[in-house]
Amino acid sequence: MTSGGAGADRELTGGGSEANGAAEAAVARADLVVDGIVGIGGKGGLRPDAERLVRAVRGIVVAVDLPSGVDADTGEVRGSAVRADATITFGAYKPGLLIDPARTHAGALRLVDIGLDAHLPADPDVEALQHEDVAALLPRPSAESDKYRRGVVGVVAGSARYPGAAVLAVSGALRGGAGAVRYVGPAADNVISRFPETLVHSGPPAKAGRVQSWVVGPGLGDGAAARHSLEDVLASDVPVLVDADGLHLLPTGGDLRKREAATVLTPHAGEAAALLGVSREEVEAGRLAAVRALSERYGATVLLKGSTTLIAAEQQPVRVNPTGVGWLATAGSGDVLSGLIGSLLATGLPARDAASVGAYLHGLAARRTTAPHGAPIAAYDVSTALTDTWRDVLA
Ligand SMILES: NC(=O)C1=CN([C@@H]2O[C@H](COP(=O)(O)OP(=O)(O)OC[C@H]3O[C@@H](n4cnc5c(N)ncnc54)[C@H](O)[C@@H]3O)[C@@H](O)[C@H]2O)[C@@H](O)CC1
Ligand SMILES: Nc1ncnc2c1ncn2[C@@H]1O[C@H](COP(=O)(O)OP(=O)(O)O)[C@@H](O)[C@H]1O
Repeated sequence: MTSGGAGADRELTGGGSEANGAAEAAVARADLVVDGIVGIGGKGGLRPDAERLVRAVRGIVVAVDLPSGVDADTGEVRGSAVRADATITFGAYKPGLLIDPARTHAGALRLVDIGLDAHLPADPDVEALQHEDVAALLPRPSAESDKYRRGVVGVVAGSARYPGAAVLAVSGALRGGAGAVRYVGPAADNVISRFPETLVHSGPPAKAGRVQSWVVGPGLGDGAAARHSLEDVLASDVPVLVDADGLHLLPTGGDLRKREAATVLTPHAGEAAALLGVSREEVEAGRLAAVRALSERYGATVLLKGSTTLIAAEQQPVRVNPTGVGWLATAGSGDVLSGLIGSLLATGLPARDAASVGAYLHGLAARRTTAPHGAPIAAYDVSTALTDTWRDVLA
């Protein structure tokens, strides 16, 4: 095997089209190319000479610290960038190795300790929970528990058009640790026929009985009834998770800040774009900036869904969920997630932890279901895998 990284770079900076041509030919012959063109300070994508050289690569690419051309601090890719088969990184994972679109440029990741600890910032910008962190956060019933003390989650979801969203949100809520699930809305018959353990109510949420958290929005529609339900729930003094149609009906940021209990927003990129008044593409290109902006604007914990799920809460490091998998991109899986997080909120987990733990279990449940080689899954399959996933995390 030969390696073309450093030598090629020297020829590149040497200038001249002849030298560049020779460098391209050398790179094209290499079985293994070590990419060390730019490091963590690189901004704005590869410059044209470097881009031409990278385009000539035919062999396996191993990036040093991070693939050249990606933004180390944000995960943005504002131009062309190296696509590595593997990246060997030093000291700490950089946000750009964890957050898409940059993450997909890194290939397999390996962190190597080279004694940089003393030089690393004490407070990271971004963090990712691991199995043991999640295990420590999972709620457990105590000897004195009863179904109410374990927490009750209220689910306001579904409509004549989308009764399935109610069923899926309840399926997640039933497996998130709460002692009971109250469903409020027009899809009670659908919910009860699938989950007879659910407590149902057909009046307004405020009259449904006590809950320790609310989930509002999946499949709710956008009519007056939906708006009233959202207002009702946001006027409560318990944590509220707003998803899907609830996000379209959301009041301005200032109004949410008046709530004393936590508010959690769980938009996908399209919903986040509408809330921020930007394009979906802009959100997907700059996920970290988008999730931070939403959290600041609304004074809420925000979980931005998609290829990299991010969780932002004001003044705290953004959490990156490490368990997601593309097979989760299936209709209704977000409804399962909102029910699951709402249930964790009802058990008393703080909003940021409930959102991070929910996303972690949700991704892991999907992985478990698609294992070992990957296969299509339905949203309901994710909810049924949650109990075994919980067990796996505690094992
Ligand atoms: N089983 C159910 O009842 C489900 C109900 N759901 C509910 O459905 C409602 C709408 O949710 P969405 O997240 O889809 O709404 P969005 O309004 O975010 O997404 C719809 C967008 O997708 C575009 N689109 C639709 N079909 C497309 C296609 N084939 N190719 C490309 N673009 C396409 C539309 O033009 C629109 O811009 C929500 O209330 C949601 O909760 C979903 O959660 C899915 C499952
Ligand atoms: N490419 C992807 N990789 C990993 N997870 C994804 C990807 N696309 C979507 N997801 C996940 O799938 C779920 C989809 O939720 P959502 O967009 O609300 O769909 P729905 O409204 O149909 O339930 C979210 O948890 C999201 O993070």
